Amino acid sequence: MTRQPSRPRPLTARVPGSKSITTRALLLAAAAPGTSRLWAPLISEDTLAFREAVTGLGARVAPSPGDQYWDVTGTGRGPVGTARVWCADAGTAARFLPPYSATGVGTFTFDGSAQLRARPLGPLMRAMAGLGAGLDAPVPGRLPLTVRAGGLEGGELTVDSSMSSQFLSGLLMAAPLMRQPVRADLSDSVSRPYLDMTLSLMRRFGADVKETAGGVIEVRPGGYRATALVVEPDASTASYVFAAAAVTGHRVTVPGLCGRSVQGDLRFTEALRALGAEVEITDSAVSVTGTGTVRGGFDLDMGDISDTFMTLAAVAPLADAPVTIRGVRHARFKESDRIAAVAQNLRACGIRVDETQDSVVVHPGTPRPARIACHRDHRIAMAFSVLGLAARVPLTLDDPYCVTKTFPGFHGEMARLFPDYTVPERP
Ligand SMILES: O=C(O)C1=C[C@@H](OP(=O)(O)O)[C@@H](O)[C@H](O)C1
Ligand SMILES: C=C(OP(=O)(O)O)C(=O)O
Repeated sequence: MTRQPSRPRPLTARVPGSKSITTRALLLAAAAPGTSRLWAPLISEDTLAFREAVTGLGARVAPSPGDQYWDVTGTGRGPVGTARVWCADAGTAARFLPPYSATGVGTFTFDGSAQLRARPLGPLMRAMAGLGAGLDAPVPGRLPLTVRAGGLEGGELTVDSSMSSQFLSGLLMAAPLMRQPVRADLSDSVSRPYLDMTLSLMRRFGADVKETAGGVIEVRPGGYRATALVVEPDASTASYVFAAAAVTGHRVTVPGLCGRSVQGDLRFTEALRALGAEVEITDSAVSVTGTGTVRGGFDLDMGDISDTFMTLAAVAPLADAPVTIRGVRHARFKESDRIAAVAQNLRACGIRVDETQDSVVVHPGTPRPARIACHRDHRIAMAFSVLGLAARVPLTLDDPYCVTKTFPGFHGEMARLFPDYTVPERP
């Protein structure tokens, strides 16, 4: 299919900071003695909830005017006292903060929105109980969760990581505050690049992390050191503007992303290349240029980068042959059942989709106007916004501002880059 614009324009996108780096850095800074400076943190619902949460657990966060940086003063240990922690919709808060709190002394209760309450927490609770944490959850395996903290022992970590890597990330980040070394085999986890990001940031904050010959990770006690960190733009968020470039034929550059990124979702560029786009990755930026041809007929395992599978699925109807996306079963346990949500919305646009437990096949077609059910899932809203722009078809999002979870300025930025983009009305 040819969609080359009459005048391809070079565009520079302003993509906000990485959610995953911002939340990890907040936790690691809260656990380190002294003040860490986080440059260019993401300002969004998830990260503001996380910031509020670490404040409730004893850290001090001083934002600079305009939020160019946050100074986070940590305690150098687990939290002490009593706190009620509101995780809002943030999976990272619900999975990272309870293990950290268990390394302290006191009683800490975690709760979140109805959406977050519905998401799995059981494997994390079982692993924490195995390390000696006192836990109380009225609904087994779900929020709300009360942690009766008195420190964690450490030792061998066994965690079912088939639904989420976040359980292991939370436990690993708590490990330097445990009494004994922690050993963990990460090989069975989904979303493995997020564990590598966790280990990389732990090292950055001074943790003693070693990988043994068999690939087992060993984390020794010793805590963290305060540091300064520049938060990269969010690679998952960048997928929307890159996909828009690939299918509209423009060139979009995101400064600040680079080949050395700790974000696995930069591998979305593989999907863009498969679609026929040109991708250029330098030391200071990533650029994607649509070539006028949107190719299909490929099959991609997106298990490691599942936050970006909806971006590919949403633009896949514009390709010249079916696109198969595999390995994304764990995407059923996120803000929505994302496989079901993608299939439902593409079908509403008149597109044929075949769905299995862990895959979708999207067939070529011309989308028709439709109402998109966002399921309060920011990524469904953003992915289908790109389809509406690229196919020049009115797609009405039922909840356009659920994008504030990770990118409050999404619609404004899309309209700045692509003048044809229609900004949805505020409710
Ligand atoms: O550790 C993280 O920051 C994340 C891990 C991933 O979750 P899963 O491990 O549940 O796939 C990803 O979907 C989420 O947006 C952020
Ligand atoms: C899965 C996501 O978020 P969470 O951190 O709530 O798991 C996401 O941002 O796509």
